[in-house]
Amino acid sequence: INDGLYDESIERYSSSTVGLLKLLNVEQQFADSLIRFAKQQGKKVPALGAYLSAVDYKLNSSPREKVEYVSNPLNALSLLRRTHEDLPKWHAYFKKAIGINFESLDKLVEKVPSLVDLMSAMKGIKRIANIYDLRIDDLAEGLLHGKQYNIRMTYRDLIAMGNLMFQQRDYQAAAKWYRIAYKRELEDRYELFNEILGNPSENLYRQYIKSLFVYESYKSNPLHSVEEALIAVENSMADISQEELYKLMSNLNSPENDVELERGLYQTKTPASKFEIGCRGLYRRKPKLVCRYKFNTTPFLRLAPMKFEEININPYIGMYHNVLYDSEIEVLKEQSTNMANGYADKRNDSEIRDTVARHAWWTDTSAIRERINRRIEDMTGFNFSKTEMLQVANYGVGSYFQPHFDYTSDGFETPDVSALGDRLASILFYASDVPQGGATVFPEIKVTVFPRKGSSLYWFNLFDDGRPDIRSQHSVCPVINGDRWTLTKWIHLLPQMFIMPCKS
Ligand SMILES: O=C(O)CCC(=O)C(=O)O
Ligand SMILES: [Fe+2]
Repeated sequence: INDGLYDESIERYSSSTVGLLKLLNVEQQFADSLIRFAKQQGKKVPALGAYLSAVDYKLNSSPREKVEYVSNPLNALSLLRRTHEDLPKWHAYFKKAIGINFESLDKLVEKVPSLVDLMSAMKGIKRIANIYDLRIDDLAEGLLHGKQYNIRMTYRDLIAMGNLMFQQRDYQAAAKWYRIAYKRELEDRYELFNEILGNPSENLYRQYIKSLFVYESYKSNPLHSVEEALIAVENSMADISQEELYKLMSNLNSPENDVELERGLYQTKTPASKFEIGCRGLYRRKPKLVCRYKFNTTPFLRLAPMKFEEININPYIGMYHNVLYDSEIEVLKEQSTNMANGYADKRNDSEIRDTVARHAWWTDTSAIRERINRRIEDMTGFNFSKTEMLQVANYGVGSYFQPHFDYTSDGFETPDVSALGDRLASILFYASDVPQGGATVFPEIKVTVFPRKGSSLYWFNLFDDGRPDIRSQHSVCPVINGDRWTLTKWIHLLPQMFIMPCKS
């Protein structure tokens, strides 16, 4: 498919924290340029203070603080929306107000995220809400899966979420976002912002009422299609006056009506899937699993035994602890700057494919990479040829990986697989802790593993005789809050021929 939407060369900031940090940098450079200009000229740049307060501009924030900032999906969404929607408007405003050509600002505006990128982030938020069963009014207040963050979604962010849900024909979700936005507006009014950025309230009332009516009419008469309901509502609202609209709104917002509305909007629940239950960490614990030191796979382990934890017995899944060091992780990140966007495998042409994460093959030979390869041999006792590579991945806003198999009958082929046979086993190193979400889940066998920096998960995709084992199906839960890094090595079948003879 090559229609631009999937173009690898188009920046998708939302698909990784690496990308989000680039975007934060664009915004900060924009602010820095304005501040520098004001200093040079020794004059006041009008509305500069307002701009800085709108962008969470933090002078001299450390690299760690920046990662923490973009690791939170609400911040990331806000950053994407601000730079996509607002930054070009601020740019136009400052250009006019300052009255000169300002080349460095022009360059930065070219780097703002695409609509597709912003939509990916919004879908990521929706995914987080659905998979973890979060309430939208909690999200809006920065309460994520039981953890309260010092973040509040802004009026414009809330409206943008409502608009996307409306566009996606999820009128229930749209009404929830609009309802919160409407309440938020009652608290704050930014006259200056409205002047520069446009006033989104005008549309909000109409959209909120439409979403509510479509949802209600569809709920009370499920035989109607949503399209029919929308057409009916649009017709009945076509020539409603501004005054009537305000009256409707204040009516809806009366305390007793609002309570009723809230109940109606939040009452329906779809049962959780196996995958969702796993992501929420609700599978039952497996009995009789042990931890031990492993010192017999290779002679080296006799000198330096490794901490090993059983995760599942049949099929066998194990986890090694403290097998990737912080210094190695630093090198790994440094050498993975050219990461490509990965897409969820929905091949419906008309739909925008979700980005899942960014990944790169770690091809540069370096002492560290070889050391990790040797460690994998020590851990597993398997044989590697030189051509096999390591894959690095970094996740973004609500990034996830749908349930899939690592063996090739799942519909892909890599050069390694043609040369070396199918992927017998997978070894996954967690190169970061993930404070919330981002578990690896095996839905068929009800196993959830939460990432732990420096640990490595190890499982088989095939039976001893090379047949695929469907119990190896696995997925990555959406990251709620965090900067998820992994390193994966696939162990191919053919080189193991003499190490793992078939049981007859
Ligand atoms: O990162 C994970 O938890 C699993 C990644 C994965 O399944 C894959 O890359 O094939
Ligand atoms: Fe996988």
